[in-house]
Amino acid sequence: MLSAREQFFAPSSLPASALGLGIEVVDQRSPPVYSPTTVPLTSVHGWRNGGSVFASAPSTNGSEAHSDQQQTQMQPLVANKSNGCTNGSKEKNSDEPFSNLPSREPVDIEFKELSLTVQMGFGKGEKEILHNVGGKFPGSQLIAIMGPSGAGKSTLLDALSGFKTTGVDGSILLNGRRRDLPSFRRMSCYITQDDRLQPLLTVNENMHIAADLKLGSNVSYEEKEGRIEDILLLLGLYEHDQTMTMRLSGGQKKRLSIAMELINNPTVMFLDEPTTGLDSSSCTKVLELCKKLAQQGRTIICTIHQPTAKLFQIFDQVYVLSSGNCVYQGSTEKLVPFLQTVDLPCPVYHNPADYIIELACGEYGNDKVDVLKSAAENGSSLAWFDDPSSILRAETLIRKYPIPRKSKKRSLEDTSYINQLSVLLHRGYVKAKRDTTLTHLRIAVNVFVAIILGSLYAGSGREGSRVLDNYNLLFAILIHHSMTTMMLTVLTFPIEMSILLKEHFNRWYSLKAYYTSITLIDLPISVVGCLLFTVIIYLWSYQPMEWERFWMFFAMSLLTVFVGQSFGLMIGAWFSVVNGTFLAPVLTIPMMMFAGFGVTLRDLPSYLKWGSHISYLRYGLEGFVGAIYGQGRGVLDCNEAPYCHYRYPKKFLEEITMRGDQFWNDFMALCVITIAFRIVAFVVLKAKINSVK
Ligand SMILES: Nc1ncnc2c1ncn2[C@@H]1O[C@H](COP(=O)(O)OP(=O)(O)OP(=O)(O)O)[C@@H](O)[C@H]1O
Repeated sequence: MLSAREQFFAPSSLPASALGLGIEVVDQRSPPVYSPTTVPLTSVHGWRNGGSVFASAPSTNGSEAHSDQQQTQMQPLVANKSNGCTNGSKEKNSDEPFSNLPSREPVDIEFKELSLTVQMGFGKGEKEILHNVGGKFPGSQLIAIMGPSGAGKSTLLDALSGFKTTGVDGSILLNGRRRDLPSFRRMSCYITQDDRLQPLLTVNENMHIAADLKLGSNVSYEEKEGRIEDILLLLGLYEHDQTMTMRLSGGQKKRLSIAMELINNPTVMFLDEPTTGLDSSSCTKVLELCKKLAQQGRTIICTIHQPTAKLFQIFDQVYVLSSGNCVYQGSTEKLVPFLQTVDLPCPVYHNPADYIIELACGEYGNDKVDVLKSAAENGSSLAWFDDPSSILRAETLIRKYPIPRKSKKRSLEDTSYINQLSVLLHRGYVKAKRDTTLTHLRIAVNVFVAIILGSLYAGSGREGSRVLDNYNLLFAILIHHSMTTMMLTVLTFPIEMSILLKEHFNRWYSLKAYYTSITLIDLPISVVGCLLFTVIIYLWSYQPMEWERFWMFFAMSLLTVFVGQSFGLMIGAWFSVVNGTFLAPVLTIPMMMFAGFGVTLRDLPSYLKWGSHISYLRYGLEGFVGAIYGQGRGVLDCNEAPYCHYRYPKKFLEEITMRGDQFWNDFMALCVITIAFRIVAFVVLKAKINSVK
């Protein structure tokens, strides 16, 4: 028996067997859903046609009884619909799949003489990856960019989506007009091959974050909830809305990636290898979903390696690349006749998709590739489209579609900086609560190290005969604070970076908002971790029981944490995990050498004195020493040994050539270094984002 949802979405002509996990098989005979009466994106009724809001709580047992219950719940709403709550067109669409996503004006993408050149590195010259290819991707179609590995599929997708702009030559037209990249980016989205999702958030939370970032506070909570519900139902994810993203299957993750981008209803969707890593049934579901979205007026362009005959059929059009040249462009059905015309007939029982890839690989000789390239006119020929006469030329398209209104907004993001920041802070808070490494482990490590050091150096703070021990303890604390946070950031930030690149490109938020959020969200964790550590170690090692010194000690610890973290951010943003893990400790070693610990600042060779001015560990150590032995500290106890060399703290300070009254200078120096590192890390991040282009 079909569930209420399945019944609701199933077109009347569709056999029950064609349904799977909430994604319906397309009825190829049904007319396209796209209607020119575009429903405004901001209209609650426009988005939710009333039909899909029947969804009840996620199914837990999937029993028939439950389905019956759903059906009963659905009835009043369906009745509501006919009571005149929705307009006629919505009623007309109510039993068509995806009708509750507002339709959009289709966008024809055309590119001419497109080439893309990359720099190979210093002194190695450049390499042309795409060689003057042309092509036309009409609106409302699902288009596959196919080709052997290394043919340039992803590169073409990057160039068309605007993900890559450096080294791109040629023209890209949208509905006949030259592409205006900011406007294009406002109407398109890019779904990467690897699912860059927040693993610690549930499906529902991820969707809400996407909705809050893309729709802002002008759209009511109810409307956002409605859109989310509808999209999740349509993509077969409703039953998993409380599942943590990291626990989703590959196909579900892919669908969630699509769902999150559908929130603001893009007209053009680029998907890089959406079927990679999925089993055949999930591949079919994902592509059928794409097909439906295309039928609503969206232009959906996917790269795909080598589709099976079944998957190949789903596409409306294919664009085949071979070493950066186009060897076929046209409908899937016309591929076989095309091969026949160029005297390369597809063998019987051979999947045409496999055969064209074999040809493109040069398996039958490179001369065949040239034959195909010239027959396809390197992508300029429209002869193999389904109905070439219906393909509108640029001039017609210009006349048909008015000049798009130019947005007055300078920023690409849909919502304000304040909204982005508050949503990102909320997301960061939820992640931090669940993150066992960055939060729980970090606090646990602080407590653990404090206990170890405390038991090693118990009582060393008040004893004159153990001043050197205490000095070692201060240095160990300094290294703990700077290294743990630095390495944690170096190891975890590159993962965040890949999510940042995708979300930032899809205009979820600005880099400024992201950066401010990661700076602020970490503050409470750093403060709590540091405070716990300081309380344990300060008391256990019997440092002077004066509030002023305690807070000075805590301030130094916290600043060292901030510097270490900012340094880690700089390295993490610049380098990969492997390089960063190697470089971060290596770069810390000179900082230690110049800290004045092993070699006192007096004994540093004059030509290396500059090092002590840039070493943040020097300011940290001097600050700790100032907090504990400076500020006119009196005579130390001498209970554990008959002779106390450093009974008078002044003597110790003289010997290590540190002055006890430098605390505020050190404090200021660490503040300046933290800010400087943060600014550099921001600039590096910005450069990194730009370098991807
Ligand atoms: N930045 C770059 N520097 C040098 N070569 C590059 C660069 N980017 C891409 N290439 C090369 O361009 C060619 C096309 O790469 P692209 O990633 O577009 O191929 P693809 O068809 O998507 O391959 P696959 O299916 O294996 O992902 C490859 O030979 C690749 O090595």
